[in-house]
Amino acid sequence: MMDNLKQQARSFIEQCYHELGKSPEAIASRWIAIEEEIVKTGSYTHTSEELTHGAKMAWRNANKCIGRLFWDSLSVIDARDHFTCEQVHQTLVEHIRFATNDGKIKPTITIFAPRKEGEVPVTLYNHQLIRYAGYQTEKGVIGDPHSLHFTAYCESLGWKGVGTEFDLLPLVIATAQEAPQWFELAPDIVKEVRIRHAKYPGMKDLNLKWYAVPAIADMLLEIGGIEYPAAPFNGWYMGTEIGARNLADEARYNKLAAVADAAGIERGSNASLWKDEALVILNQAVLQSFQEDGVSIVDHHTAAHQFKQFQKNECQTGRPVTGDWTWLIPPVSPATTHIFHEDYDNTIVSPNFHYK
Ligand code: HEM
Ligand SMILES: N=C(Nc1cccc(CNC[C@@H]2CCCN2)c1)c1cccs1
Repeated sequence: MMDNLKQQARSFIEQCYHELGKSPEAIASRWIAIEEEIVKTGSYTHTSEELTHGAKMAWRNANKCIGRLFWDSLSVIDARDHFTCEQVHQTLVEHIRFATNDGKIKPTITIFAPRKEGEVPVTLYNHQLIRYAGYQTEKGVIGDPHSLHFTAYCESLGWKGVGTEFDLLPLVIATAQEAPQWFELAPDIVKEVRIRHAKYPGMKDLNLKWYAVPAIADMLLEIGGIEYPAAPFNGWYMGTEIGARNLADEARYNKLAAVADAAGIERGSNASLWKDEALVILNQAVLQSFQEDGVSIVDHHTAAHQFKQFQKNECQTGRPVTGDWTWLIPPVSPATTHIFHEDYDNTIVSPNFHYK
């Protein structure tokens, strides 16, 4: 166990310090200090610099992520000394405000204290910091079906939703000392975009909207053998995530028929490709609406070009690119991107993000 941690720590420090242009002496003296700390305490503590660069490396190694070109511009918030639910709540609110940046979204990660001797200092129960509730009613599901279980859990804690299609879920936080507590998100800190289409005025009557900032709260960040179970991170959306999945999937908001009707597209036979036409219209609407409201978003063609540039940069730097083809191809027109026509090595390298 100990030796495994030593090996992970050693390879992380070697690569991290090399990338940061540190001298062999600096690497050697840092390694001695780490080895000593591991022998004494069974673990070791990252410096702020190691934590920051380690988080950037984890993003760079995220095989399912098409957005990795900007890995080195990640903003890292060190929250390793925040241990109460109230402190964590305040830090998450500040993360959302900082990352939203009035629409010019800043990719940001907040890192809470690592797991120590099996104890978890901070636990976040949300899948994403911002997400809509889902309610089972006799007339079917209201809101996001993906949120049915978590919404019921929030209600078991005493939270009460209004019951609309787009109720903001509360933050649910627990610490080593405190049982799970829920905190309502003030509506004024959550930027949202109403979905409309310049060519199809009927679209706005569907009253569709989505939140600006996607922030994953339920993945574990691993750096040099140290595990950070609470490390919420955000970027900006690729339009297809909202237009081709969240609002389109039958098991999500299931809006393609409504979009087709609003756009005056006959829903006769499959062969009319009405569903495909509605899908493109909804994705255009998402991109137009975000852009008009000054909220960062990327279309899947531009995102693929950026990923191509990422591959070139990594090749220049002499680093192999790993990737998961099944996630990297976009759900709309995948074969129009270079990604579809390439193979990717899905090896998991460290640092990285993991499911819990
Ligand atoms: C800056 C804009 C970004 C864009 C446009 C982007 C785009 C995406 C997309 C489209 C996915 C697939 C999601 C899905 O299909 O559900 C994804 C996955 C992922 N991204 Fe990025 N990303 C961005 C930034 C980031 C950042 C800042 C991080 C972490 C620091 C990150 C880490 C990941 C990880 C770990 C996954 C896989 C998630 C999973 O396994 O469920 N991404 N990204
Ligand atoms: N644009 C984003 N999208 C994204 C990234 C990672 C994970 C997810 C959520 N993926 C899970 C959903 C639900 C099933 C399939 N997709 C979304 C970002 C979220 C956080 C940083 S970037």
